[in-house]
Amino acid sequence: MSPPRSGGRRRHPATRRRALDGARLTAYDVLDAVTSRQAFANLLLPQLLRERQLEPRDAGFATQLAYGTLRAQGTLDAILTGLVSRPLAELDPRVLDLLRLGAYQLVDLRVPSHAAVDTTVDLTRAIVGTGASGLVNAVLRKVAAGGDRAAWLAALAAEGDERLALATDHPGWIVDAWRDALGDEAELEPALLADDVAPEVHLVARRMDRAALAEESGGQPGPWSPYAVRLGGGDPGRLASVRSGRAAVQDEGSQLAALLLTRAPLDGPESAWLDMCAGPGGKAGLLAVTRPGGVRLTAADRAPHRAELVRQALAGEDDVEVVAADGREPPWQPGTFDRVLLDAPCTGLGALRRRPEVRWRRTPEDLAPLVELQLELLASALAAVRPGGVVAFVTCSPHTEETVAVVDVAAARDDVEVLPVAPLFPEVPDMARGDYGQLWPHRHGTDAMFMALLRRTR
Ligand SMILES: C[S@@+](CC[C@H](N)C(=O)[O-])C[C@H]1O[C@@H](n2cnc3c(N)ncnc32)[C@H](O)[C@@H]1O
Repeated sequence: MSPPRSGGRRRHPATRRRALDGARLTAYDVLDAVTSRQAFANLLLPQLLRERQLEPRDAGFATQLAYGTLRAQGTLDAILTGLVSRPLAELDPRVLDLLRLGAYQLVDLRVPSHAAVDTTVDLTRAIVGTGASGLVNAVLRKVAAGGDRAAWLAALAAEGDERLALATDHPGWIVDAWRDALGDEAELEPALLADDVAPEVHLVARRMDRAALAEESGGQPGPWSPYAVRLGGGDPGRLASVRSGRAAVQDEGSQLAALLLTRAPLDGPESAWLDMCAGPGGKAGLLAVTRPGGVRLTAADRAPHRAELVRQALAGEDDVEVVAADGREPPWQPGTFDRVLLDAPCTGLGALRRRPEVRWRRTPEDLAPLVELQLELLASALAAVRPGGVVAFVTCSPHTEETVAVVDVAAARDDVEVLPVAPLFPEVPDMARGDYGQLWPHRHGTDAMFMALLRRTR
């Protein structure tokens, strides 16, 4: 019997993986974790990059590959469907992810076809086996022959909303939701395209001067929040002020949502604020440093581990209390608070730029249970506030059902009055959505945050 050959086919899988392109392997591992165990790319990828200590250039490429492939999944699958003889759902999920990874490089990044095809075939051989590599090779060669995204979109001959969905990497139901929320057809495509790119990193200067944070980070002051700094690039985790907690990463829209609560006009003195769904503590962190002296901040979250993150975000702040509690069955007495922030659990459709797989994971069926929860939490927030006090209702989604429709229900009560949001932000253009507020990536460079302000009249 001849001894095992030392060639690639007989090597142990771990040995084979070591010989592979680090950026592409890391991107594949993210895709596989998203597919096989519902991982979140924005949590997993930074962890893998740290563990594997990729060079900055490779780390950047791995990020582009993983996020880009996840965002483009709808278009890539539409292309692959015509090239594979079986339904894609019947393929080995690892093979499908490898095909998507290769196709993304060919169609969107225009990586030379020999590099994109050969590296993906190598990955396939190492991860799945030689049998699958033939299929991957054959299919990717056809993808390469079809040209770039524009050529493929023309070949797919999609029209109307189907074309818009493919061209902007959104499922059709999200295209519908954005059209409805924007109310302006001319803005729809630019809005969806702005939602299809990686966002800038925004910092919040919590316990330090914003100018000092801009200098330390090399960033620019944000245009809307007086606490915001926008970073051109680089890892915010390297900044001493972020590591010490004097500054943090927070989208500028999220900062405005917290500031909304602080800016609402209030009758009478105040001593107690509540952040009812506070985890992981982004907005609570800003509320803690912007509240007037003598105001106690209570921050709650139903999930104990999220409440723990709030505790960490508020470490070192005086006169704060963090509780793990369900806002619908609260430990506090009715009418306890002067101001309540309800940053409600939602579909997260306004933050798709930073969670690339969420657009394909969410479905319209997710809305009904969330809306029910939002209505209950809003009723509870209004019960928690004293007469004359205010409730800010916020979601990181523009979907009408979980924004305007929810607040409209509460606004119809005879003890509730709507306070217009936009006049409280005279520096922010085009944010009025009726009396409510709506931020957009294409208009404001922020997540698509929705905000409303309600006052208990009695
Ligand atoms: C949109 S996130 C809040 C983000 C947070 N305000 C921030 O700025 O970091 C919604 C939070 O609501 C919490 N949550 C969900 N249902 C809840 C409930 N019934 N009562 C209290 N918190 C709840 C979730 O655990 C989640 O942390």
